[in-house]
Amino acid sequence: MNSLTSSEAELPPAFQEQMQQQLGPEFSVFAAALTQDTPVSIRVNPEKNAMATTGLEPVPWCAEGFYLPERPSFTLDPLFQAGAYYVQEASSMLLNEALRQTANLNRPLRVLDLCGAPGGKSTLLASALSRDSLLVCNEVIRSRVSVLRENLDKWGFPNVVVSNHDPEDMSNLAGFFDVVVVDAPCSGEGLFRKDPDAMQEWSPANVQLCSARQKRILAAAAPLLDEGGLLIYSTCTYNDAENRDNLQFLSQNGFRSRPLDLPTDWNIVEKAVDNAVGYQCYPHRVRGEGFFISVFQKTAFTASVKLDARTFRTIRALRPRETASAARWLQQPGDFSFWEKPNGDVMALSKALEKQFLFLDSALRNKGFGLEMGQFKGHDFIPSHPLALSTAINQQLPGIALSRENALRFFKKENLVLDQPVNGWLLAQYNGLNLGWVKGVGNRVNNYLPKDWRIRMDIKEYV
Ligand SMILES: C[S@@+](CC[C@H](N)C(=O)[O-])C[C@H]1O[C@@H](n2cnc3c(N)ncnc32)[C@H](O)[C@@H]1O
Repeated sequence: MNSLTSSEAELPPAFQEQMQQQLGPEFSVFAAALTQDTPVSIRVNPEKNAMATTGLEPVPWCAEGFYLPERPSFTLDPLFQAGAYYVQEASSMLLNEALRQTANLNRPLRVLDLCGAPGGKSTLLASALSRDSLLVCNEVIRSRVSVLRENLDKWGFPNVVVSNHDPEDMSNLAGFFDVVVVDAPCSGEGLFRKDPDAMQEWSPANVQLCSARQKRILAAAAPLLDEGGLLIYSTCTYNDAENRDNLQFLSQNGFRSRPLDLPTDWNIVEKAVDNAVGYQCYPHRVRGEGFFISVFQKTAFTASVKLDARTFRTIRALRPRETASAARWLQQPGDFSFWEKPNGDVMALSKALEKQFLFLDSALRNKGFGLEMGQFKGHDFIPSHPLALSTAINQQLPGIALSRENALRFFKKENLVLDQPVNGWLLAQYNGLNLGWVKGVGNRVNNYLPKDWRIRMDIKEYV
């Protein structure tokens, strides 16, 4: 056995032993990599196209992924606040390549991200799918749903449903999905460098708990897929009790493994068990953290789902005058139908997906769907923050270009004072990107950023 360096000595002994067995002579290089800084990477939003990437090193397996030379303050970047990019660990962007190689991304797909918060995989999926696809993003822990919702609002893809269910409570959706992504809660061994808390929580007993929990989630996910549908299982761990055991579990329960063809110079390790194969990123082999991914195709018979719901449970269609008034806020209003919730929120639903939304409305209890547009108040329409960030917004609406200082003041929820008087609803913009709404009243503009979106940190220097 190798002698331990001081960095290795901090790793839990049982973990060291397990990794020595798994990696053999590579173990010391692996342990040394854990003492290095974590690479910083982002994935740009192709629909917002506002982030300059010239000169940045690309992430090999994701066309939209880039490494940054150092970690900036993302909170103080108006482009980050407006959804121009998502800060995502590079290895986990391998989902992009897995999808590209196994799914037909040119046709409309129904996709479920079952363990969704905070939204890294969900936003990746939103970019990879065709515009007429439907993305259901679920998170079981209620307190984590708002961050998922916020990240999806920033990303701006309109055909999203956010739900809050235990996977075992979703059996009404049996056979509905073409793709289910299970980015499972795991022992987090791959995050020891990035998140030292993950190391404190690690124990062999916790690994067993995680493995069993993952099996339960996979067992609940399996029936939700249509026959031939894809189940993508990923973790940020190296543990065989989780990764390998669950590959075996899926291949013995109505799924066939879909191998990927990954260039050898990506240095990603193929791991096979029985007839199934998964792919492991190690931090000493790739510029990224520990991540494991595997794609399966459902072979078991599945009865086809009937989309026979005819009416929404609580929302009502807008009247023609209201529809005309709501429609002017969207670039292609003809693609949407317009609805009002009992609380007065107006929403737009893609007409192409109306049957699916009807079905989801009847099948899921805790969900929010469609593009939230705002509310009628007397003769005015108060547009919503998600509308400002949506890729479906009317691009001819008036806007006001803000300096970086004013953009940050906007995100501090200050009212802005301008040289020129302005009136009415305006999109606050930075580098051509919408940040949110302001309303001009003479030389002052009232700031309509929702309170919850406000930057809380003190800003010492605005410029
Ligand atoms: C690895 S994280 C997901 C990360 C996310 N996919 C992303 O890319 O940003 C796993 C998620 O599973 C959720 N989770 C925990 N227990 C769960 C369970 N029993 N069933 C489903 N999800 C669970 C956690 O709350 C967490 O949000």
